[in-house]
Amino acid sequence: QECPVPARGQSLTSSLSLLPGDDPTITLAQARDFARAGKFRPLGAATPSFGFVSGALWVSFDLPASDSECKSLLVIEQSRLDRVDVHVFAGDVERQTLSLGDADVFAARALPHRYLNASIDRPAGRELRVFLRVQSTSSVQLPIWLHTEASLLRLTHQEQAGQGLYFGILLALLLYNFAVMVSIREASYFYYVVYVASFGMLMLSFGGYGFEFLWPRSPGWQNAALPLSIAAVLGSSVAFARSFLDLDRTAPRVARLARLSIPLAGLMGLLALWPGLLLPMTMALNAAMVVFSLLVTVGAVLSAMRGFRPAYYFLLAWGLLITGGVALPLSSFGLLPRTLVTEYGLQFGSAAEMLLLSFSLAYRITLLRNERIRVEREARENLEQRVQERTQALSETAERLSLANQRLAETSLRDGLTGVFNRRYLDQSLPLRFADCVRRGQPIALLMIDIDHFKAINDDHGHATGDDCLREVARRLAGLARSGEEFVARYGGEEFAIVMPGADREQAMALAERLRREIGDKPVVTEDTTLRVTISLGVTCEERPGEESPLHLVRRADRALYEAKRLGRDQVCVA
Ligand SMILES: Nc1nc2c(ncn2[C@@H]2O[C@H](COP(=O)(O)OP(=O)(O)OP(=O)(O)O)[C@@H](O)[C@H]2O)c(=O)[nH]1
Repeated sequence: QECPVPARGQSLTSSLSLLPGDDPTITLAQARDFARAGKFRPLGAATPSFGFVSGALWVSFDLPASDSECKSLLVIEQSRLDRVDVHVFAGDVERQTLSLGDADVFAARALPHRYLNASIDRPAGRELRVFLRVQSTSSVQLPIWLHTEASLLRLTHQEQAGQGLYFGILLALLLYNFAVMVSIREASYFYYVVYVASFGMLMLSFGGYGFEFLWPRSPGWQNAALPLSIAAVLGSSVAFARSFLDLDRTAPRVARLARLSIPLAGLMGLLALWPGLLLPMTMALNAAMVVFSLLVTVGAVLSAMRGFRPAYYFLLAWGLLITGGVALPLSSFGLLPRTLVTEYGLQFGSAAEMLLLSFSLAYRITLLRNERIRVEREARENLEQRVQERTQALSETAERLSLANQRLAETSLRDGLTGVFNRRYLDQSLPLRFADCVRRGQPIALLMIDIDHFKAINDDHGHATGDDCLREVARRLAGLARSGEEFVARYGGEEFAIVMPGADREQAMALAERLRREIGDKPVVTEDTTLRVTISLGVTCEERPGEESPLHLVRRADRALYEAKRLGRDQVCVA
């Protein structure tokens, strides 16, 4: 028969007393002596929380006498204590010795429940004294209650449904994102999937559901699962943050730390499996959780400050998780009201976080894809523009080049001193013009011009003045001989030639005479002096070209020029 309790059970918290210190060598007999000597101290009303305990705690409480013989279910509303030895005394007689804790297989519990529990026989009319010796590698809390089977199940059946929902959400997110991961093979998805899986494992192991439903026969795994899953959560969350937030680009220093912390987390997880290192490594992993959270937060803030949009969502999700994570501690310190949301803050926070991260992953992929499309388009446009620019530049260069060539060709055909055509041009052009005239049946005339007594000018006034004189004469010749296809060339020294395609003898004579006067009538003004210069001209014309060669033409004109010189210069002779 079960001893009656209130509908939601009866808390023993206020009647607990504790032997100060955690000396693991204290025996039951010694503990009882300490109790008789009044060394146990009452714990007060709040749920006793001891953090990590390296030795063993001794706790004691009294059970009042019951009216009739009955059984009470002693429940520690905790699932993660390694070993709790329970000694029940009636006076000096030890009536019952029990052992609870997840160092034993799950089936050893009186009631198959994730909370540690054992059944205590209570004789009628006798007060009982209970001593508990508590040892654990995880942090110790002792919310001790008396329950009946019904009250315990009533207390937790709603919670079970809530937890079922929670793990259902995690499983759905896990499977969905696993499928996406397989199809798009993006690193972020992989880390996310590992993160969700290890977070789920952490919650299963921490809440005792894993031990209750998944590995009831493996107390060893129940012990190892917690540090291992914490290590996996740490490693995968940092790896996820690094990949999702593109930390290598947005916050390179944080990325460097992140790269270091992943193997570090793994190492701590593995070391926890080493006999005797479970407790220190679990403590180290708990501390690492704070440090890693800070690291990820700093990375996310830096990434957001760099304008990386997915970082905002990440920060929001991360904030939800952290808020959820601190809600329970804050509410146990009375800083937040104790409600369903604060009680299960970590569950609410982490489910919201993972849901939001799952959306963010999709959003991020879209964002990155759009970015890639934009970059590709810009690159294409850029390329097209560059090709256009290059083509334009190329055609400009080609134009410049051909202009330069033209100028070069022209320069090579011009006389450097006077600027009129040179002898080479004359030698090339005269046969062509001659042939043109032959073809058209037109006459062609040639004038040979020589400055009179030029040597004397050089001798009297110097070569510079001679050059000035040559330039001036050439300028005047070119000024008059410019109709049609006429051109002036310097034949050599102080001698010039004028080719007149299409001109007959009269026209040639007329031009020759005009030129003679143009030079002889106007003095040539140089920098140093003013000179009177005259020229002699030999004119020849082929009325029906074809019968003679252009060379002949030159010779005849030369002869005429010679004749003009002979007859006294400053005159025109025709041949
Ligand atoms: N300053 C200068 N003198 C030149 C140039 N080319 C040739 N001469 C000079 O021109 C002179 C030609 O003299 P000559 O051939 O004796 O003929 P000239 O003195 O003009 O006498 P005639 O032709 O018989 O009237 C020479 O003294 C050459 O040195 C030139 O480019 N510049």
